[in-house]
Amino acid sequence: MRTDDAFVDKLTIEDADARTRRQARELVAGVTRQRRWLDFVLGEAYHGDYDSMEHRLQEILRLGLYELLFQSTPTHAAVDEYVELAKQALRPGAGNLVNGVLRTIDRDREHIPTPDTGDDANDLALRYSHPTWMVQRWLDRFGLDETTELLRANNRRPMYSVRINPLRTSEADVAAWLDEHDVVNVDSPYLDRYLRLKRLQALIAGDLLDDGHVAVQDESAGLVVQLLDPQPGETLIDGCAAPGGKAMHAAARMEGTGTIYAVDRDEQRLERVETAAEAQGASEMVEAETADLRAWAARPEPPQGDRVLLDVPCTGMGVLAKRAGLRWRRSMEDLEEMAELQDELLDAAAQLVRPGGLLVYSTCTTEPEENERRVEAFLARHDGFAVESAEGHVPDEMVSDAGFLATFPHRHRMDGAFAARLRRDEA
Ligand SMILES: C[S@@+](CC[C@H](N)C(=O)[O-])C[C@H]1O[C@@H](n2cnc3c(N)ncnc32)[C@H](O)[C@@H]1O
Repeated sequence: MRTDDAFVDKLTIEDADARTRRQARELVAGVTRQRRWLDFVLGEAYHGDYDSMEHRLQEILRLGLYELLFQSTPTHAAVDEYVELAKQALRPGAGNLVNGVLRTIDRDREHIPTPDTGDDANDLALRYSHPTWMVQRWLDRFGLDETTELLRANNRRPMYSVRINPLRTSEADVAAWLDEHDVVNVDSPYLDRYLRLKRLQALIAGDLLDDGHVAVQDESAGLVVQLLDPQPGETLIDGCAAPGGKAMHAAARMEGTGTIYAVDRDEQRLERVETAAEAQGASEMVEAETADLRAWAARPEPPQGDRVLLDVPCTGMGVLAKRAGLRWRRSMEDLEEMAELQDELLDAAAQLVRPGGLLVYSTCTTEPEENERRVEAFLARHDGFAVESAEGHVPDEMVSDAGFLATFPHRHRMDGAFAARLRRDEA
């Protein structure tokens, strides 16, 4: 059993019904997220050297323990299932070992040991299943209580939000459809025409997504577009556009009029922008261009946008709840590497803003090196731009002291994201 994001996304079980597939996906995502905590508990319960245990046996133990600790699976069902799996996939002795370890933990589940390594960051990282370096950064920045809340938020099963697309349907029609199909939902407290849902299955089965009536989009992404505030008839340049979530939202806010240049260097991902534009009734507005933005902006006389959106590649440290395996793939070095590309993309985007126009720089990370530091460095290189506050565009509680949009999973129950409004001088 592989527990990485690509596998979670692609998981399909032939002949399994949708419910079984969903449960399997949730199980794999949960085990991936909780891996470090599960390994700690298993390591404490196992009498041998857990770290040198064969990989497949570790995976079976993790799955069984996850079901015991995080799902309401009755003990006998969870244990029997994984004992059987170990016997069939490995050998009879492996089944006995799984039985012994899982039952030992279950018998004493009120007294599962607390990590006590003498290092606060490491203890928290073990308990809430994150890399220690990440936790250390957040401890230094937020303190113990807030860091604990953030870690918990990163481990929650993500909620979904969808944007109702006014180019295709109305809020009343979507509400009536959801009512008719018993889909539990609540309005977003932060954005118009946004709904929060626990599951998307009904919308997928009912073709609401494929037909472009609604689009899945985290509220933090919706707030970035609200901050961009594109107007009907304008020219918008989206410099890192694929797969097009924000561009499509912008198209809806532009009421289907104006031009959106959707640039991305990844041809396949850019095709998804075209498909989305077709489905969502925005294809007339969208000019999709496969290109590296740095080269695209360096051409003689590139287009000039009233607004330019630069939603850069980043470490994704604001979306750890949704991307279960990401925390294990990131390192401190990524922050530096990303910063270099982010600066180059910002310089390119600056070439594309008309005098008096607006550049919005956005990320889905909570980390200052990719956010505030990049804006500060940009302003030091470009004295023709100034920060315009996010106040009045997004809820006050999400506006940082420096006037940026900054959302956090534990504070706002949405992805962590950042965005800055940078106004180019008129002259
Ligand atoms: C965070 S994603 C953009 C998400 C998109 N704005 C949306 O809302 O759906 C970043 C995108 O930047 C693109 N990208 C990375 N380097 C680029 C470059 N040098 N020029 C253009 N696009 C680039 C990636 O292919 C990726 O699709």
